Amino acid sequence: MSINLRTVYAFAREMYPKLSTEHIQYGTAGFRGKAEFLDSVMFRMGVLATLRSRFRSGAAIGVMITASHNPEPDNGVKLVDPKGEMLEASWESIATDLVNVSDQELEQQVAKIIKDNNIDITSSSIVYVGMDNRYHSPRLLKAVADGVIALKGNVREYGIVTTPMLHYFVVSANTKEAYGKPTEEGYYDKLITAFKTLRNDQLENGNYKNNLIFDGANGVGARKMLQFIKRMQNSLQVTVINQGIGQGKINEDCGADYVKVQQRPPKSMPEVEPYTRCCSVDGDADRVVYFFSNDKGEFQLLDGDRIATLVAGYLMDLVKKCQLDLRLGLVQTAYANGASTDYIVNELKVPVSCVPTGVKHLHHKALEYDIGVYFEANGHGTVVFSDHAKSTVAEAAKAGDKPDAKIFLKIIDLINETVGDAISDMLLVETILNHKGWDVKDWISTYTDLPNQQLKIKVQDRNVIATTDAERVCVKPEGLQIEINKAVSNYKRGRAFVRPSGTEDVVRVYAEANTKEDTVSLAHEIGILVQRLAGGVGPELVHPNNAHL
Ligand SMILES: CC(=O)N[C@H]1[C@@H](OP(=O)(O)O)O[C@H](CO)[C@@H](O)[C@@H]1O
Ligand SMILES: [Mg+2]
Repeated sequence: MSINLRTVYAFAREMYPKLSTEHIQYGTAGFRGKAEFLDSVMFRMGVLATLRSRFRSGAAIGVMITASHNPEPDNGVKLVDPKGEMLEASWESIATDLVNVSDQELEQQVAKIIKDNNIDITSSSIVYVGMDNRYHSPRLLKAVADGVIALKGNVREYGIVTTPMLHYFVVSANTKEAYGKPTEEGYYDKLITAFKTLRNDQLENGNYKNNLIFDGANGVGARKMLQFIKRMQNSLQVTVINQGIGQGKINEDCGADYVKVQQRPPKSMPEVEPYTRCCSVDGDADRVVYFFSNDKGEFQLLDGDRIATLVAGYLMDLVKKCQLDLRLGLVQTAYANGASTDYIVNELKVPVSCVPTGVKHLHHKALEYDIGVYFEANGHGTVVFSDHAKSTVAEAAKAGDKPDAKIFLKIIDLINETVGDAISDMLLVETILNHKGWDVKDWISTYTDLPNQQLKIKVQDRNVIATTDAERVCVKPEGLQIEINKAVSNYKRGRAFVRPSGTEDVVRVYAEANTKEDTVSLAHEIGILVQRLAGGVGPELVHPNNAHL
């Protein structure tokens, strides 16, 4: 096979010219932006994924086209490495350089990547591509595929799938199907078989009722949930709202991000009994949060921290019941509610660590344990099991004298270890609640969340903010952290931090304190500090209590 790098330039010039000179960066979860400017980025990511596949001796590399929880006009792209992990950090800068060079420099830049990484450009490669259901995704998918074709690589298009499905396909293919079949049916089969076995025909138990409202965020998660429902029969009664049919826009007033950040139910909620279990997933279905209304009609959130504690507590019990010698740990970010961390340390007595935002950081840390549970507060997370943990559980199940080991084995099967998977996580939560005989009241009574609030502050250049200590301390601009400390010290159980978003052009403010009023005031104070000391643009923040003035 002979490959002429001129072809890459020719494709780029003719079909995917670079329309913007604005510098863009491979962020928390790949490249994100307005869809109309992304064709050239997508084409180049097709090129890069092919190079990466050749670099990794022909292993399948995934390319997912989605802007996750962002609004409908946005799109984005993230690359999936052979083991299902996010693209290796050292290649993120290669990706950033590749999308920022001009069309004229492209050929030379590709040649540089090949040379620097000693890639055999004639070796075999395969790129798996999936997309969410944004209307511009098919156009962008073609651009990725053309990037692969320009280097004479192989491409397999999966069409509309969730992000975790694509991760699953990549891992299944690269493990010669030990993980499952790399097809949509293979994915349903793996999860549904495990779920039904764990249900064991006991659909209701104690306070647990077998019905759930599922907010699909008008995204791909809704479509796939409908497929699950068809195949699961009655093992779980699910009503899907915000299905993405008709007027509803992806993530608009619905979905996991809206429900978590706004702390209110999504639109299109039907009238339901108090304490009915509801969950929301985001636009590409890699995160999930639960919620319900109590008998006073108040909204109650069960976020990623809740899911993490539920799952870690349950797995810890299984480890103990099966008398296994396995190390279990939990990984969180600074956004984790302080009350959840206290509960993990004091009640569950599970080791907990805090890492920077972004699943790649959590996943990486979780791999240090035999059983690593990781969740972002927004509901993005999963559990990873070491090979040692898997073989230990499998042996115990085979021995036959510990019935819980059989359950444990199926639980491992139900979990999509490759990345946070909203549907797999939801099925896991349902299984645990069912086994415990719990309803949402039982679940939420484990600990009381501290009131918390997030703000987004527009600044001229969000990169003037630099942080350390898993983003909990701000080291730039100078003086900001001192002011934050001063503000926080005035609030009982106060905690706050600021960091630049890796997916939006904003600085995020997080605050928590003992009461709702204090939390709102603290968040407001910190927001003002960011505006004043980090180059805020637009009018000064108004305290919500004065909003009517
Ligand atoms: C506070 C928050 O929810 N941040 C989200 C958001 O990242 P930012 O870097 O904060 O924009 O998007 C990421 C990708 O989906 C997700 O991993 C992360 O948790
Ligand atoms: Mg997402």
